[in-house]
Amino acid sequence: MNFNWNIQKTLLTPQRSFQLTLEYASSCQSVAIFGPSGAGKTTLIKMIAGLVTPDTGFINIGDRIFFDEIQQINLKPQQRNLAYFFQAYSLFPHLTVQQNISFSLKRGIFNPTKHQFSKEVAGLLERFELSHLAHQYPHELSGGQQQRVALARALITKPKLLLLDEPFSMLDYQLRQRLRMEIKNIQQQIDCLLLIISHDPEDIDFFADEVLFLEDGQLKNKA
Ligand SMILES: Nc1ncnc2c1ncn2[C@@H]1O[C@H](COP(=O)(O)OP(=O)(O)OP(=O)(O)O)[C@@H](O)[C@H]1O
Repeated sequence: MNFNWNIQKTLLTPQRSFQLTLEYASSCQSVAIFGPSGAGKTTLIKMIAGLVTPDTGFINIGDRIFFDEIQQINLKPQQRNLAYFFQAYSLFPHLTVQQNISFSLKRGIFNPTKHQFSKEVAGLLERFELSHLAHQYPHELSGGQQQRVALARALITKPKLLLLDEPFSMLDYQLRQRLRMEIKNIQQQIDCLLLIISHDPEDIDFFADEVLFLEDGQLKNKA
């Protein structure tokens, strides 16, 4: 199974509690999740990313156990070999576009220098139509350009799982279409699984082998 989880989580605030009960197993490569606002989509993706810990259950992705309450396994986000691209992405303001994308390659050692160019970074800059902006800083970019830099940064590490939460929300129609194609090509090249949350039916049609509908913390149906 590529995707296999059975998890429960209760989110508590002083005013109310929200309960998620989620079960899914599939051998497909790409899954899309859609559902109304507040249904629990982002919480599910955060549990897969390791940013929120389920109360009970297990999460297996590919051939790896990410979380298992009984076996007391809970891999740290950085051990999960995934890239998580979400709505409130943030670029490093003091690094150029090229340095932002290279950053994860050099994690923990030094920031890449301004003129250090790897072949992979150059390739991603080109694919995401950012080559001409390589030496600009985030505050010099439009929202859509920043979004593309964040996507390139997510893919540079060749993750085994790509989590996309409304990835194209700031892009115009033409650019959305081109970037979908680029992401799909990269996905095939690096052979990674993909899970996407989107309200855009075109994203779902384009990417998903299977579609999950999430409502009020429950996976309601499967198409
Ligand atoms: N840290 C938290 N503590 C308590 N409740 C939370 C917490 N995070 C989210 N919730 C609640 O859990 C529910 C699910 O939130 P979540 O962000 O997963 O929904 P969503 O489906 O991603 O929504 P949207 O499409 O609007 O982004 C919401 O009712 C939200 O208020």
